[in-house]
Amino acid sequence: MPAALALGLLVRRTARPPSLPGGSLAHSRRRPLVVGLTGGFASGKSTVREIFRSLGAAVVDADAVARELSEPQGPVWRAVVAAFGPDVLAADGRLDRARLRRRILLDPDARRRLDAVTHPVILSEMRRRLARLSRDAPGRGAGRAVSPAVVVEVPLLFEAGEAALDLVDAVVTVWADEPTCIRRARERGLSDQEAALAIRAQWPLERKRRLADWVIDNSGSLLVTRRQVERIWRVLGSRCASPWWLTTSRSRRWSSSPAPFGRFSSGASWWRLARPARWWRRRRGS
Ligand SMILES: CC(C)(COP(=O)(O)OP(=O)(O)OC[C@H]1O[C@@H](n2cnc3c(N)ncnc32)[C@H](O)[C@@H]1O)[C@@H](O)C(=O)NCCC(=O)NCCS
Ligand SMILES: Nc1ncnc2c1ncn2[C@@H]1O[C@H](COP(=O)(O)OP(=O)(O)OP(=O)(O)O)[C@@H](O)[C@H]1O
Repeated sequence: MPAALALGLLVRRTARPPSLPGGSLAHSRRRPLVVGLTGGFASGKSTVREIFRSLGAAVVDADAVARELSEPQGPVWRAVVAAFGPDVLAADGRLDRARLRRRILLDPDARRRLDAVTHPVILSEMRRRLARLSRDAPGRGAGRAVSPAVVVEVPLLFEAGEAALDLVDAVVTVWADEPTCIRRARERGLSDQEAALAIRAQWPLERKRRLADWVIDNSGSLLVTRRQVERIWRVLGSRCASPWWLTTSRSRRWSSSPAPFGRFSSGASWWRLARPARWWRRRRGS
């Protein structure tokens, strides 16, 4: 082996990864990869999350965390009541979710206010849960591979900005064409108008698609979607087994061009999954 290569490998194996902005995640050099799962309204994020789960991924769901913290007297409940007053409460003291949803869909200022008070609380809880998962990763410290990845479903991953993007190493965007999203929302009991408003309340899905590391096209059958998820899961598994993965962190890997539509951006080059911090900032501003 040429001396320069040997030295390079030695440095990679011994270098302490720079700390991650997420702070508490940084303690484990062998932490699992954190994959952010996002997409548009009713594009199929939860469906894809459940496929990842069935393949063995640990999953964290920001909507579920938000709901837990929205229980009466919970931190999100308190923040929302402080920002909007008791009008947003139902007779039983719980948040009237349907009323709040209509309000934020019709009023962008109210939506910004809601996001401003809820996102920091939700993200800090997500950070805590990810740190716990990282600590509890099976096989850690025993010279074995850790579980390949934790999949975190964050519908507003890009909208929430750097604080949310800092939690993840790579992004999967779930895409479906707008008529399909509206039809699926209708099947869940939403009016077309409400679905269209919910879609407009988020970044255009096209933009989320452009900025993703991987795009899952969920406009077809569940089987076709499952195949795409399986391919990503296989790449994550092989990536995790690599010594490179054990010693590198996001800020040491190089960036690549955005994902082409409907297929892997990274193929066998799994180290292209993650981006330097500056790249994330450019992403945020684009
Ligand atoms: C507005 C609320 C009460 C509506 O509750 P509801 O039960 O009707 O919907 P649910 O929580 O299941 O959300 C469904 C979908 O709505 C969309 N959505 C939710 N909040 C927002 C928002 N602030 N802006 C745009 N879209 C949103 C997302 O696509 C989400 O997946 C609820 O979503 C909420 O408390 N939102 C604030 C917390 C938040 O931002 N959660 C997302 C975490 S990234
Ligand atoms: N490939 C598919 N074929 C048929 N139905 C699907 C497919 N993917 C998702 N669905 C259905 O479409 C609806 C929306 O999917 P899902 O709940 O996964 O979307 P979501 O992006 O998580 O939604 P939200 O934005 O509300 O959180 C669900 O009823 C789901 O069962």
